[in-house]
Amino acid sequence: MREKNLSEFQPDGHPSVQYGKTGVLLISLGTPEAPTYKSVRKYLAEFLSDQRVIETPRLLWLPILYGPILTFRPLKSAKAYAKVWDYENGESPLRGFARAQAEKMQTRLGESASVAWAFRYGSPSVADGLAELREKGCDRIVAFALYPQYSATSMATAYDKVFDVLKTMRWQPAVRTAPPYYDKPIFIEKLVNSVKESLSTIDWQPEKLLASYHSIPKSYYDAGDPYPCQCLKTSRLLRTHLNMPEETFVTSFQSRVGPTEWVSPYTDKTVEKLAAEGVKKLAVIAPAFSADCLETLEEINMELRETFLHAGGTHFHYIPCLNDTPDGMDVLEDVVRTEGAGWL
Ligand SMILES: C=CC1=C(C)c2cc3[nH]c(cc4nc(cc5[nH]c(cc1n2)c(C)c5CCC(=O)O)C(CCC(=O)O)=C4C)c(C)c3C=C
Ligand SMILES: [Fe+2]
Ligand SMILES: [Fe+2]
Repeated sequence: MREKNLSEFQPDGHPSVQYGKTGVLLISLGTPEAPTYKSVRKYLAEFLSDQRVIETPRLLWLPILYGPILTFRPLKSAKAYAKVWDYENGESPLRGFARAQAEKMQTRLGESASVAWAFRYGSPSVADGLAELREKGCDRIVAFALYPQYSATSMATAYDKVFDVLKTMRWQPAVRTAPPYYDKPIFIEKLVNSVKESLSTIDWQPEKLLASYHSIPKSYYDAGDPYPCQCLKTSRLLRTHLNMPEETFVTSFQSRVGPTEWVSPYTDKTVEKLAAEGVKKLAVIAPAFSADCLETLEEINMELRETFLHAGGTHFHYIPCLNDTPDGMDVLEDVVRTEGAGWL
């Protein structure tokens, strides 16, 4: 901190203010507080009320959301969360990784910055994270939404929230927002390492490597969201850096919600097709997620595994996300140091 505070220059009674420090705010999507109907309903209500996520006009959408969706989806989702919940620590996997990533980032940055973490939906909120950094005297903040690829539905809404909070502050910090890192050499290099390391733990050779990304509604892509193109570029770089022939590497999109068309090919249909074509041994990686979560641990490593084995596959291996591993932290630190240049 350049000065402890400004009180020596302030008249008596003026609120004490800290300044002069750099902060890093790591923002993840968010997750329920418990794997229960009530908690999941609260989480989904906030998530699915976001107009960056659901672009359907509000007058049409809110009756659907507060009718069938928030009645039935929490039942299904709470059951899925219960399957992957960390009961020992009383939290979802995403929450555990979000905290660990922030703690390790703080260790890596040392005195040069204060690190806080926040969720776009749920708690700790972006407002909580910014307040924590402001109280520590941070008047320069690097906001980093932890998504390798940009989508308005993920990254833009996280930064919208940051700016919504800034609007309420009398003395705003200066803020830089980190861009996506889907094609950064260090990201590709660490993904390549993770594939090699993870495959070295099994005693069979996959015939295909499937890269499965969270999907978005196709209409958002048609309207200009670049997310699917960035996913395809991550896939191409990963495949070429693994020296894999094109026919052994497959890209697909998962986690579609509702009856509208989403960006395809869909992951579940893709693995059924691969099995029908005679593929017996499959490895799956999820390069759209900076940390393992419901969508990887349950949807891929449980549901998709079952789909593949049921359709005739014999071997299925899930390659974990980079998470808070040293390689994963190298990627996140590289982004923070690049975007915080001159501030750290
Ligand atoms: C309905 C619209 C949704 C869009 C658009 C969407 C985009 C999107 N999501 C992620 C990352 C994650 N999503 C996660 C869970 C999740 N996603 C949706 C819906 C949309 N996502 C729902 C309803 C849920 C909740 C679970 C469920 O009911 O199915 C998660 C996991 C959270 C956890 O607690 O583990 C992540 C991470 C991205 C990257 C993205 C756009 C690119
Ligand atoms: Fe999602
Ligand atoms: Fe899902």
